[in-house]
Amino acid sequence: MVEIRKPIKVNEAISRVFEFSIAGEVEHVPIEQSYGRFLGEDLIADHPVPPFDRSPYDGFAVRSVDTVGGSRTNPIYLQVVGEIGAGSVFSNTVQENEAVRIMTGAQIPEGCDAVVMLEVVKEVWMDNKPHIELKREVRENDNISFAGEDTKKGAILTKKGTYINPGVAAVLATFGYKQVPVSRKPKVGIIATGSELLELDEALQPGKIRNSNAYMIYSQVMRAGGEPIYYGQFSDDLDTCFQQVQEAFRKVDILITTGGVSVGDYDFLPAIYERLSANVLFNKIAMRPGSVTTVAEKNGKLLFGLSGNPSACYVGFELFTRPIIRTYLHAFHPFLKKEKAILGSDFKKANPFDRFVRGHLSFQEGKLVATPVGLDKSNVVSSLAEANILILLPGGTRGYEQGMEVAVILLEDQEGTTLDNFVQTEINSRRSQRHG
Ligand SMILES: Nc1nc2c(c(=O)[nH]1)N[C@H]1C(S)=C(S)[C@@H](COP(=O)(O)OP(=O)(O)OC[C@H]3O[C@@H](n4cnc5c(N)ncnc54)[C@H](O)[C@@H]3O)O[C@H]1N2
Ligand code: MOO
Ligand SMILES: [Mg+2]
Repeated sequence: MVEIRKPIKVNEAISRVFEFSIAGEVEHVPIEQSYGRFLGEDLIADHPVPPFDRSPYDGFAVRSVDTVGGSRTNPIYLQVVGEIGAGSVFSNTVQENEAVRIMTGAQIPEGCDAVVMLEVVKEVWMDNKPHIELKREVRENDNISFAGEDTKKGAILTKKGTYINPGVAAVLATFGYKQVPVSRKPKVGIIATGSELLELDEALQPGKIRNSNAYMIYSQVMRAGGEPIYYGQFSDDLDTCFQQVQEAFRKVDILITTGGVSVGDYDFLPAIYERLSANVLFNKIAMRPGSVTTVAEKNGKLLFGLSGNPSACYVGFELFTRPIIRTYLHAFHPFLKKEKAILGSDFKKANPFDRFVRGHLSFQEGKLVATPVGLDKSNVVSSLAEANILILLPGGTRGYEQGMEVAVILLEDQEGTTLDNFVQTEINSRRSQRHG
């Protein structure tokens, strides 16, 4: 008799998996390789930025007191006693009625308290010495970029767990991080199972298909921030698959298998979990696609048994595996961000299970519009290429109509959200359906 599996709610499944989330260690990488990584420590300013008062313009550094009374009819003359470009420092103290020619970025000379731009002075020679003629008063602190105006010493610049984008790289460089502390990427093993699977460079044969899931998951692991390790594809043979899974599981932080997880004659993952003495957290979820998604745990390490059906595999990864990878990376928002959008076309098929429909999000007249893409079947692969969202259609007895408000999960977003927010949005969306 075939095993009758009892489906659990999506949120319950997420919570069960999340109980086994762990955060990884920190390592150092050269700053050039830090893009897309997650910061491993809080970044605290050990000096102010800028580190000294400096000129924001090409001009002359002056003492404002010397300019008092300056006007069109009463020009002020200051002797130019030096010249500094960015990177140079004027070594003397500027005295009464003196000025220093200064370029953008150069440190304000001692004694000066303002800068006048090149364009507003006239350079003249008096007594065989260079002078400037100034026909206005200058106020104290005019045109000075002050030490610490960008960042105060001791300020927290960026928190541990921040995604390193080009702006974060600029801040890291400002504070001298040639080597950057980052969260170590979890090693995520990938195993594809199925006697029907061809290698990518093999010609099609009767009854066989190419293995797309392994490469899809490989990219998903990278997008999530993990380090994918592909162990290959294996025919549906219990002993071979068991050996491969057992061996790979020892070497990785997280293991993903695809296929062989349902109730078929050649679906060997359930037997493999048993042989491994792994604790199966669930093997049926009230969702479509991906209802067969199974997650098991052994000594706190997670094994994701994703479906063989491409779209089911994809959704299972994004809902369950991604947050585990992001948590490992210390990301404070490990879940994909959810937003509200307007459904762009009817989706009439009712289903008791929650649906995660591949969709495309676009802006239309200032509104977010979520439109289902391609054929909505779990064995479909082509719609995945177009999808940048999953449209969450809570299970029920009715279909959905164009114009209804729906929750969407943003697949390419980096900001993410927390477990609480992720789960909450779904509940809200359920309510609006019931009353709507
Ligand atoms: N009697 C039942 N049959 C099925 C049930 C069920 O509840 N009772 N569930 C169905 C659902 S839902 C899904 S989803 C699939 C899940 O199947 P498995 O996870 O066991 O995966 P396989 O049987 O190995 O393969 C399913 C399908 O996917 C293709 N596949 C597999 N691996 C790959 C790959 N690496 N790249 C591309 N495509 C792949 C495979 O050829 C099959 O067509 O079970 C239903 N059946
Ligand atoms: O696990 Mo299946 O994807 O619901 O068709
Ligand atoms: Mg199967």
